[in-house]
Amino acid sequence: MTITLGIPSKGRLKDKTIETLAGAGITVEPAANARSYRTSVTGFDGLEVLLLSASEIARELRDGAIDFGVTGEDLIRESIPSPGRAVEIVARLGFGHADVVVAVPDSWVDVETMDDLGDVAGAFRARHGRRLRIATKYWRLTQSHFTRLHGIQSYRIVESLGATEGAPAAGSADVIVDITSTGSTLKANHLKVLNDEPILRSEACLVKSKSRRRSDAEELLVGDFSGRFGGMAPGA
Ligand SMILES: Nc1ncnc2c1ncn2[C@@H]1O[C@H](COP(=O)(O)OP(=O)(O)OP(=O)(O)O)[C@@H](O)[C@H]1O
Ligand SMILES: O=P(O)(O)OC[C@H]1O[C@H](OP(=O)(O)OP(=O)(O)O)[C@H](O)[C@@H]1O
Repeated sequence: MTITLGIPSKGRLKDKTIETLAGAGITVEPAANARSYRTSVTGFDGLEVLLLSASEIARELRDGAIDFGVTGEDLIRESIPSPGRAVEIVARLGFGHADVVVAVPDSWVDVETMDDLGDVAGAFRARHGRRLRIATKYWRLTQSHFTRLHGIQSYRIVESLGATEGAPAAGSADVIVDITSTGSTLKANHLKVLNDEPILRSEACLVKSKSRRRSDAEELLVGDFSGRFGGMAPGA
């Protein structure tokens, strides 16, 4: 009988995830070969570790294909329609910090808040003959922030899968929603973050799937595994 944990196979969360597991007494061995997505683990009997990309981990948790995963909260909230129903954040891990923010061109001197941006969005069509365009890969977070939280209805999301910060200068969007940590990419692209709270303050989290069907014995293992991370700050 085993339970499964998905960890990032690459990227900025990988090394710290392995360190965090080591801190909980769980050693992840390097994969047998670079293309393998399974690896062996010592320090927790019955735990199987799968190496996946950060965004795949969020989807696998949603679908109940793995019991636990380590990934960014931004990817959890973006990939899962009702996160509270499908998953539980067991612990916030204290690395991979980044904010999902709304940024506008520096030259928009009258726009400092979402209220200001709402005014711009409302007048945009009359002034420019089209709706305000927002470049992002965070569709769900953007819609929820603009429409549900701030009541802004008039905008269009332009999907961006890379170099989002370049979209306003390239003329493919007016403003952006993206992740930032040091702020240097925004600065280099002459964009400024609005003064309101960010859409999300994200960090790496240990997340449990609630969608996965488990036997009683597996539930016990799941409880033991969560308990190893009990000292860390839990999430919503
Ligand atoms: N400066 C940053 N830029 C982008 N993501 C960051 C940054 N700092 C932390 N993160 C977090 O890292 C996670 C994405 O990691 P990374 O970009 O390494 O993944 P990836 O391997 O490219 O994943 P995928 O292929 O699934 O997109 C996100 O949860 C994000 O919040
Ligand atoms: O605020 P900063 O410290 O400048 O970081 C933010 C930037 O870093 C990431 O891009 P990255 O170039 O790492 O590539 P990625 O989009 O493939 O992750 C992210 O998409 C932002 O563009």
